[in-house]
Amino acid sequence: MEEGCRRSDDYVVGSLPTLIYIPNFITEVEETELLHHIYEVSACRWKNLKNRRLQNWGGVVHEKGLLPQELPPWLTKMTHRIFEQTLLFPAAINHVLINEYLPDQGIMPHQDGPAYFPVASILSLQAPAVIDFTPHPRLKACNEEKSITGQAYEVRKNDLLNELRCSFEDEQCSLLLMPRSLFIFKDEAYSDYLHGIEESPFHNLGKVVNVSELTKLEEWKTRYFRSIEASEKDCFNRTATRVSLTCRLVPKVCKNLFKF
Ligand SMILES: O=C(O)CCC(=O)C(=O)O
Ligand SMILES: [Fe+2]
Repeated sequence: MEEGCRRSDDYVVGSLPTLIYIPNFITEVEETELLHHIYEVSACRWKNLKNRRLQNWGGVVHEKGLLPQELPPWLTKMTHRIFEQTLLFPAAINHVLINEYLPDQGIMPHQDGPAYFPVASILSLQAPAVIDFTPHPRLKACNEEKSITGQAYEVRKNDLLNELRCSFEDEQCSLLLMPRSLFIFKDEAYSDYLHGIEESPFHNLGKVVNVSELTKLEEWKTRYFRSIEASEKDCFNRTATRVSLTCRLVPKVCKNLFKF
């Protein structure tokens, strides 16, 4: 690996274009520093949602662009590193959402808004979680329509629907996001898929594509929870709070509030 530059191609996982997973993107010391800054801010920085709480940094994102606010140095240290090492953003990252999830919290399947450059980078802290990718219903409906036209409509409809249901399940995939990793998704994964984290203390590992992380999960559980009992196959019992930093670029920045 070149000094100071990670070739993103070397970290592609799975077959869906394009999921990039970089383990140990930051050190344990850096993780502790980040958590310190995140929990040091005043309580009003947190916005409470039904299923998680979050901090918004970098300004207000509107459909038409960003009403900017400078990112603090403890965040630019990380966003510059992502920008410089991945070479996937055309300009410096200018927006960061910090999400905090209790062990039974998550984020509904969604797509990121149109204001963002279509590359999302997510730094994970403190506890693992599984992120799921499912084809966008728009894409699914379009496939069904294409397949269920023609004379054999009634006869073949049920067969085709079953087939499609199977292929839909085939197209789903997940990633195990370990603390200190950087996860990036772009291309079809960004434009044609929904991503979400199940709002449950149990996360399914059955469709995880970055399989080498599964052994690290066992090590992590032993290290932090002295958990020695064999875990359920294909299932991760979440017991700790996860924090993530979603770092993105809003290409259109409004310089003047009144011209917005
Ligand atoms: O916490 C995560 O890993 C996902 C966050 C996310 O999807 C978002 O902020 O849009
Ligand atoms: Fe998202």
